[in-house]
Amino acid sequence: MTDTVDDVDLPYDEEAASQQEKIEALRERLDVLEGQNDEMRDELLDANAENNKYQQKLERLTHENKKLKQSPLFVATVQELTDEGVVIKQHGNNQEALTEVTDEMREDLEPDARVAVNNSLSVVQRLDKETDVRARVMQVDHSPDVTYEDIGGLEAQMQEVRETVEMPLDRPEMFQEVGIDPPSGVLLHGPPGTGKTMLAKAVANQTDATFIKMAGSELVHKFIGEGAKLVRDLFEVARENEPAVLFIDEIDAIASKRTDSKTSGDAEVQRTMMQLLSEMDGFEERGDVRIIAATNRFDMLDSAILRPGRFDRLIEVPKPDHAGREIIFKIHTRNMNVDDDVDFEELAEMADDASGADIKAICTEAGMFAIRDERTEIYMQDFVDAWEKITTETDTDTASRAFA
Ligand SMILES: Nc1ncnc2c1ncn2[C@@H]1O[C@H](COP(=O)(O)OP(=O)(O)OP(=O)(O)O)[C@@H](O)[C@H]1O
Repeated sequence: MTDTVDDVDLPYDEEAASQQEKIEALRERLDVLEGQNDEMRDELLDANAENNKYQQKLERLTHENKKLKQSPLFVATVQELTDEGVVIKQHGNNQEALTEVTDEMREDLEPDARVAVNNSLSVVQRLDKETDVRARVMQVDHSPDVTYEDIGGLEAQMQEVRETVEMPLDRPEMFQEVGIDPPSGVLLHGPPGTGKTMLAKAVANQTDATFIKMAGSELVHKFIGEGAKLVRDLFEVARENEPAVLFIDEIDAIASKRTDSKTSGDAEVQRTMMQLLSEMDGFEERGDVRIIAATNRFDMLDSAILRPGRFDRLIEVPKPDHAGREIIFKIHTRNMNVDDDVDFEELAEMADDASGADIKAICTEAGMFAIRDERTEIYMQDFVDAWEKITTETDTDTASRAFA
């Protein structure tokens, strides 16, 4: 009979024991790793689920966004929050409607809140309060501090603005006696920073009128009726503050030539412009309100705005010529401690093609150079350095010309 392996009394094998220990250790390690693997798999599953949720949300939002871009939005006021949904009242037609909103949206709403609703009367977004919008877009200045002496190089333009805006406010009887209507609106056009706003402010100052400014771009809203309502408000505020100079900057934003596109946004811009025209046509009720508009894009304007009785006085406000630049340098250095070596004629020559706003910036920057140098007096070289700094910073035509 042969011995079985079990029966054999084998000598203690150290190598085999250590192998066994290694296997145990590896098994334990494997267990740990498997545990970690399970945990990580769970985490991965969770992350995937989360990712899916976000993906779905993204798709929903993208879809909603697309829908929003397509459908026009109307403004409504929340009347009541009920268990069935939210009762809203549409502006314009005053119709009430019950609409459902998401829980998130509901939390954001309360009675009297202004909301934008789409065609199917779903609440799309909560809007700022009307008064907040007005405060943001309308600048009312009861005593602007710009005077005619602060404006350089625009004598002819100043003269024309005075005749057309100041005279009807100061001496309305002259127009009555002569039997003509004063010009309705004045349109200032020219490059940026040439003094258009200053002219409007100076005329308001001179006539003790309230200066009311609004930018055309602020009137362009994506909500139906918002722009037109703001135009009505604008004229109302002006009438409440008579005499007033109403300054509409960037008028091209609402009075550009009609384009062929038929998007709801364009239609809304058109409505805003129609409202502006109708306010201007209602001349009788406008009383002591003079209207000045400004644009850098005269070529873009719709001819409807330039018809007689509207903005029929067109005043070009160009960049200053050599003499104008010299005067503007003198104006902006009036309160500066400039050295005798500063040659204004030479500065005007140097700052070829600069606007009034550029010149103001050069003067401030020259002052900064002196301060950096711990000086209280400003030298000619400071102006030269300032001009160089400004032209290199603003990578414009001006810059390329200066270094040509
Ligand atoms: N003719 C000027 N005389 C003196 N300062 C000027 C003149 N033009 C511009 N400035 C300076 O530039 C600043 C900006 O000018 P203003 O706002 O009147 O320009 P604008 O023509 O209305 O510009 P925009 O078209 O960009 O609104 C003024 O506050 C003033 O410091």
